[in-house]
Amino acid sequence: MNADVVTVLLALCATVGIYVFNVGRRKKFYPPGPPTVPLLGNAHLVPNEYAHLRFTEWARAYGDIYSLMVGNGVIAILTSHKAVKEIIDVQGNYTADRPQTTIGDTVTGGVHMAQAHSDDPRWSILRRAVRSVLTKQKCEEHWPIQRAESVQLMRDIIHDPHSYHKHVKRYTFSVISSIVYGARFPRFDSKECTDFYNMIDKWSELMEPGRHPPIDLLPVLKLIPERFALWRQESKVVRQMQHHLYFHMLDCVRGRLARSEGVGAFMEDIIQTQDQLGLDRELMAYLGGVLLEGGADTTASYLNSLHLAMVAFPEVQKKAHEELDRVVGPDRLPTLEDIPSLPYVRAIIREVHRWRPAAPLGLPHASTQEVQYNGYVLPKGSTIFINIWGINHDPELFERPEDFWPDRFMKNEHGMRDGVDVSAWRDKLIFGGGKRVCPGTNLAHNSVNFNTALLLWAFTFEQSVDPVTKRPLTPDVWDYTKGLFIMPNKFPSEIVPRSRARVELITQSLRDSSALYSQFETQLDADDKTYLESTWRSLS
Ligand code: HEM
Repeated sequence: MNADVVTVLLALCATVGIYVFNVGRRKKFYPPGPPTVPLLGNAHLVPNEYAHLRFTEWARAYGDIYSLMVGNGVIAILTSHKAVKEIIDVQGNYTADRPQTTIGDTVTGGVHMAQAHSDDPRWSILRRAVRSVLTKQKCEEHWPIQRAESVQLMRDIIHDPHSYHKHVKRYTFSVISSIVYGARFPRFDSKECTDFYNMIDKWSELMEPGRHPPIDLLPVLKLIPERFALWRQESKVVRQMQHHLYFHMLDCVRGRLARSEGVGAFMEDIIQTQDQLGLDRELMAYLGGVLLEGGADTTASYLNSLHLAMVAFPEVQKKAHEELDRVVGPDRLPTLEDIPSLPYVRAIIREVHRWRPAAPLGLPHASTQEVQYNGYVLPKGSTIFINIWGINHDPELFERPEDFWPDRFMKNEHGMRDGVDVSAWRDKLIFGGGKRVCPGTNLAHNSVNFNTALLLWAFTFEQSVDPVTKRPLTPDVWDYTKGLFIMPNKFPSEIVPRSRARVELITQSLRDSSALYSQFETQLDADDKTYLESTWRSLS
């Protein structure tokens, strides 16, 4: 029986189940919406009439939550900013849990912070540690690393524009790895970088909703022997990949400390205070791993969506170029301090986040107590998704919601239709909410702000031309990867430096950063060293 048929059957059972449940308990539960196939996954980006917006329509019929009952659990999809504020923020003490994930736990052994239960003391310890390295003040200390890596990103794009996707992934991985482990990686093909992205691809595939039978909702499915249970086999592979990489990264830091070659990286502090913090080797390894996972693909998703938007909507780029030429000019690189004087660039940033949020349904929360909203009740143990996509594309909030149209943010602060009640609105919706809100927002903002200004200052993004028909190749703005975190699939484009002088300025900035780079290059392998030698030779 295929997954879609299973889903329909489950949803039908759910409809009956919740009815009996409600009548039995004499409580006013959210009535279930119509079943959706596939349940949550795989349908993020089918235009308009599909998943997230359907959730929005159905939810509106019942007052802004779309809910359904599957097996013995309720899944609620919050589809208004008011519901998010009330349920995730105001009642955050009861909605900060994560749903049980047998597959996740099989991979990580329960030590992954983003999946940990809210009453697990290890979650609080890990979250405190993660927050300590990502405060606003700490991010100011990380800024030189971010800036230097952005300069390499520009240089990589000049050198090989058709590998933009890879350059961006290298950049995000290298930034977070430098901060956490004190180790940077100059090539996408650097072993740790490719190991990481190979693992992430497999990990995302494994966790994709709908890919495997719903074992958490129907625990009887766990009895299926391993040779027939693909999820068990795949979990083992991902576990090995994670262990290999995360323990290796940790051990390299230990080695450096033993040789008294510390560079002030986060993991050095953690290793030195391990006993005080109560962290064993595995928890430390996963603490680093969760930061790599949180920091790498999300920011890469933003930078790839920006690329797509600039190629698909050239009139937007033209306005940004005009603004950057007026405020920054051709004789210097933009800085973070320029951002307040660049309202149109800021509007582009907000529009990319609105148009293509990196995590369209956030990460699932779970309730540890009955939660009330709008006169209805969500039972204890409900799984709760924030429908970031649906809210960001709600036609009642946003005019022309499917269009990439930064000017909406020039018209008013939130980019919304006139007259919309914004009292419960939070601009940080794309970062989730409540006690689980993304701890990486400061680092992400610096990256996103600086790179947007720098990319648009340095380059023109253009459509490629079909070599046979000579027609421009318009990218498909719906062609995205599937899963909880999304990314545009590779598409043809040309990225052209805006002037020779700008290339010179980037090259000079790269040379100026050489001392900073070398601080973080003590663990490179022979291939990376050879690559760096030839790069510096070509620049001298
Ligand atoms: C544009 C960039 C980013 C976006 C859109 C983003 C989005 C999110 C979202 C939606 C969540 C789930 C929040 C919730 O459960 O309500 C999350 C959690 C998380 N993010 Fe981010 N994130 C970004 C960057 C980062 C960075 C740079 C880091 C760290 C270096 C990071 C680390 C984490 C961690 C550790 C969690 C799990 C928190 C927990 O479960 O307690 N994120 N992020």
